[in-house]
Amino acid sequence: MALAGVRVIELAGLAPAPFCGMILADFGAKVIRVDRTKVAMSMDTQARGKRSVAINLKTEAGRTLLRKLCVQSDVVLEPYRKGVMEKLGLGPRELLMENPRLIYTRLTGYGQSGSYATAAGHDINYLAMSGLLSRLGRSGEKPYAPLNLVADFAGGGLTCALGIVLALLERTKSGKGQVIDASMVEGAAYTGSFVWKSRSVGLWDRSRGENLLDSGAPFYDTYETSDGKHMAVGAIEPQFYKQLLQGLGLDAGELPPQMSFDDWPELRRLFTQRFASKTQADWSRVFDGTDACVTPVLTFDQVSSHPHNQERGSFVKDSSGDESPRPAPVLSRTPAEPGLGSNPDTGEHTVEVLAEYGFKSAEIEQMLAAGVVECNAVKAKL
Ligand SMILES: CCCCCCCCCCCC[C@H](C)C(=O)SCCNC(=O)CCNC(=O)[C@H](O)C(C)(C)COP(=O)(O)OP(=O)(O)OC[C@H]1O[C@@H](n2cnc3c(N)ncnc32)[C@H](O)[C@@H]1OP(=O)(O)O
Repeated sequence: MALAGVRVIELAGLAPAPFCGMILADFGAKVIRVDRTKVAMSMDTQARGKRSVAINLKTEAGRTLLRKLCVQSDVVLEPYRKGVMEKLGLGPRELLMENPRLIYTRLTGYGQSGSYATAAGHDINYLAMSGLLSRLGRSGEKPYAPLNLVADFAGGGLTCALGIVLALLERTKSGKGQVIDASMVEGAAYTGSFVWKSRSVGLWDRSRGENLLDSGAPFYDTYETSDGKHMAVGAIEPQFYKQLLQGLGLDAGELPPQMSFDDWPELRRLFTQRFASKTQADWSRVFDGTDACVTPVLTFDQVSSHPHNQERGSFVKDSSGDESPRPAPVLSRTPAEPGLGSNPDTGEHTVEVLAEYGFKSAEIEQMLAAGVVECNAVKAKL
């Protein structure tokens, strides 16, 4: 796999950093999640392919242990509020001094500088601060955050993984590590560069929810079908729009022009009426094999059995039978091989990992006895 041989220490976080760690693990890195001790269970649902070590970083011995792990690692990924790692004596200055090849990755909402740097926040706040949230939502309604996909995951975990891969690539030339300051506000804004930069061509001149791609245009929206399901319509280009009208059984000659903004409400009314006359399966049959850019809005239950997704194997099942998306993109020679075992319990691999990093049994026993580390012995023995 592409990242085989890369060792990553991921300090346990909420959602964006775990996703970043999972991407690295999917593509072959050895990712060790550092959990807290005395935690009943992990909330990390993005733990595929990772191992867990539980360390109490509030002890001197725990901090020394983490430093030793980082000396032998390529990447450390920390998701805490600015200043937390420095307070522990585990900031970039200390860790890069001990391992100058280390890629010290900091994934936060507001970045490591600026007056909000130490403030608490979540995806919706970061999205709001990126400017993008002001553009999301239907006409006449308040801004609407599309789950926590944009800041936490696209602008956060995914962008952060890109930063790590870039730094690893650069290290092959310089031999040096560096610090990555990944701000979810900036990552989200950067993801939204198209919106920013296409203002100059008038794509967003109208109010929220009244433009081409923000549910303003009737040919770029979703429609309810007679069985209460939905179809997605993305017929932007005239030649594709023509096929949409054909599929809906509408005569282009009797309709206003596609780009007549004033007529969009009337066109939407017509499309709504038509889509409501057949089931989702009926409409899929009508539009499959055409270039009308009309697809069913699949639910999680439908998605893996759709022929296209099935043919590509786009979804995988883990050992418990739970389905999830397979890693993307697909690399031809060194594709990702997602771990299909169960997610690690907190501290499940403490002993195994510490032994692998060169700690002697007696040292490990001592740390276990002193509560510096914990091992979830029940699962570890299975
Ligand atoms: C009803 C409740 C149900 C809960 C269900 C939960 C479901 C989760 C669903 C996912 C939701 C995802 C949401 C939408 C998101 O947007 S997640 C993104 C959140 N933001 C970020 O990650 C940005 C960066 N992080 C932060 O800003 C902050 O960490 C935070 C998220 C605001 C949380 O703040 P806070 O809890 O005060 O933690 P921090 O200031 O970071 O300090 C962490 C403290 O923990 C300690 N710590 C860490 N590891 C260890 C360890 N192994 N052993 C011992 N201690 C440890 C640190 O030392 C630090 O301690 P201290 O400095 O506070 O004393």
